[in-house]
Amino acid sequence: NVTDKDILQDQSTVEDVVSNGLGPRGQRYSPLDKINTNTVKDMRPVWSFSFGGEKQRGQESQPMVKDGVMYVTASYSRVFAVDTKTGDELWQYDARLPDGIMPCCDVINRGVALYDDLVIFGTLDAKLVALDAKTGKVKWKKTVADYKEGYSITAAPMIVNGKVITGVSGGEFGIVGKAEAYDAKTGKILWSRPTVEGHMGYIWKDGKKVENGISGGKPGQTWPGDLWKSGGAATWLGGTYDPDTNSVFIGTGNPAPWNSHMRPGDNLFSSSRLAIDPDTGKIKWHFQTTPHDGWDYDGVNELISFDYKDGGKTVKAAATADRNGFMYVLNRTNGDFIRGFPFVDEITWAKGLDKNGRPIYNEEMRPGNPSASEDGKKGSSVHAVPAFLGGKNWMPMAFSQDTGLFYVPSNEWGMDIWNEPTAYKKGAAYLGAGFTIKPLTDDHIGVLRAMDPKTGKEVWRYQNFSPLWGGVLATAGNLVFIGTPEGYLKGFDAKTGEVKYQFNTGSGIVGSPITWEQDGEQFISVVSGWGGAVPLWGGEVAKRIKHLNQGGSIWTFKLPKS
Ligand SMILES: O=C(O)c1cc(C(=O)O)c2c(n1)C(=O)C(=O)c1cc(C(=O)O)[nH]c1-2
Ligand SMILES: [Ca+2]
Repeated sequence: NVTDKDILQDQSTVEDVVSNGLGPRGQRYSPLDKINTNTVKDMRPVWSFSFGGEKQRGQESQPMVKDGVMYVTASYSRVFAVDTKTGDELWQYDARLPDGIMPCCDVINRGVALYDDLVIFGTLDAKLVALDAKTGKVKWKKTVADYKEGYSITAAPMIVNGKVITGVSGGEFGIVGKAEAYDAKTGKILWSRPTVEGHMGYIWKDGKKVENGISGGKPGQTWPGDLWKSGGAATWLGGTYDPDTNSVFIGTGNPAPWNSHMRPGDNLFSSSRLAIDPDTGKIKWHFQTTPHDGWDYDGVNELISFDYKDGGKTVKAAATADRNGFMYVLNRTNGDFIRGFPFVDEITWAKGLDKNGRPIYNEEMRPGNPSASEDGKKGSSVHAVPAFLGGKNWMPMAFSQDTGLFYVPSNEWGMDIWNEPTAYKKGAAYLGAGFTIKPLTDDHIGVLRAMDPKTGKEVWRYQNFSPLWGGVLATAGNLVFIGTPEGYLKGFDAKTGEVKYQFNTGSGIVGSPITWEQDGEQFISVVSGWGGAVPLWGGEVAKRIKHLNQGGSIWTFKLPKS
């Protein structure tokens, strides 16, 4: 059974992985070092497990491991329990999804949460489902939001002090983003916090729903007219938790619609990081990376807590690498901007950041207003960099406690983007924009970067032909692992970037690797199965990599017994 303490200590208790991010802060760093720069060359796969069937779509899951069982999600809201030693299936759960689900970006899922004897995950029809960890039978099920309005859940839920906290997807359909907390054991709702200014939050006291303050104070401050009522800001990547400040950090996606001329103002709390009190759902502070977003630069990217020394003083910081191409280091106690810097080679939509971390816009890079065009149907097109799929998208970076560096999976691409008129209609796409993503070079799009959060300097890079779309793992073995769409699990020297290992898993990797120890041996697992947003939305990039094959399997590796 998984306890709150297990989750809080997940990073140091190497025999299991019971949180998404290998620890609540999401550092994706393991103190294990048996697999290291000297030994990794001998690492071998020990088993592979197929998710089977016709459902081979994008596999973005991070597996969890507890007491010799691996819990992993697969496309179409499926969960598998697998024996960590043999790869034998123990049980499988298939959510019966209705025909009308509307995920924007493939039928993916990013993983489960574990609590007590439960395996909890979110579905593409926007439900939370808790399964019995032993049998896979449903223990409780809750509807978080109405999928017919365009809501879905793709993120892994998180557990904080017995509560399961989830976000929602649907920013491309004009939903209203929110974070919600449920009692992990019973599924009873505890609080609901909308992430668009003007919407009421709620808390449930003794089963009674009580108003808990309007997000942002009141409607209409940073949105014109009624646009806040369908304002997007989906919390589609879930969050991280920092026990030091008792804050849940959740990012929010694009404001809806994409056509920014329809919504003059900053459009809070879209494209922001929010620090939320896990006990009440109150927003303690917010930091908006792209105010008045006009490029779909969703700011959902994970905010990772870390400490560093500045002239003998410990700084309680947190870092995030945004879809908009800038990386930010914030003071995690209050959200103050410490520093920011580009982590991609080219950014055209902004000239830089001001002293508060607000972008200095290149106004000619904002796609034009269709109302100002001759026929009112299409605004002027611009070539903006990064593309809307981001300098970095959902795929989580890692922080090494040994090197003090962040390992950022990033992509170099641009887009032609223009605006079109649109109006909100329940359950229909609400973009008001057209776009084509284009590569910037012939030989690479993906770049894994080692970034120094104190200086903003890139320490090393690895360039990949295809866009990188999977998460990163850093270990005390001086190794950094990432999977590629070409199918490789690759291991790098954390200090130099030298490739130390590679193995082709047979389909593109868009999942996040984990490591754990069992009977004194170190294991590494990663899910393989190409998909996600790139083949669907990638324009000319999608064409360039259309030869990549789909799949759906887990691969597990270890060193030979000497
Ligand atoms: O605004 C949203 O609600 C929303 C949700 C999701 C999602 O749930 O995966 C993505 C996006 N936006 C998005 O903009 C995006 O680029 C994206 C990529 C992916 C993916 O898993 O490959 N999901 C999403
Ligand atoms: Ca989005």
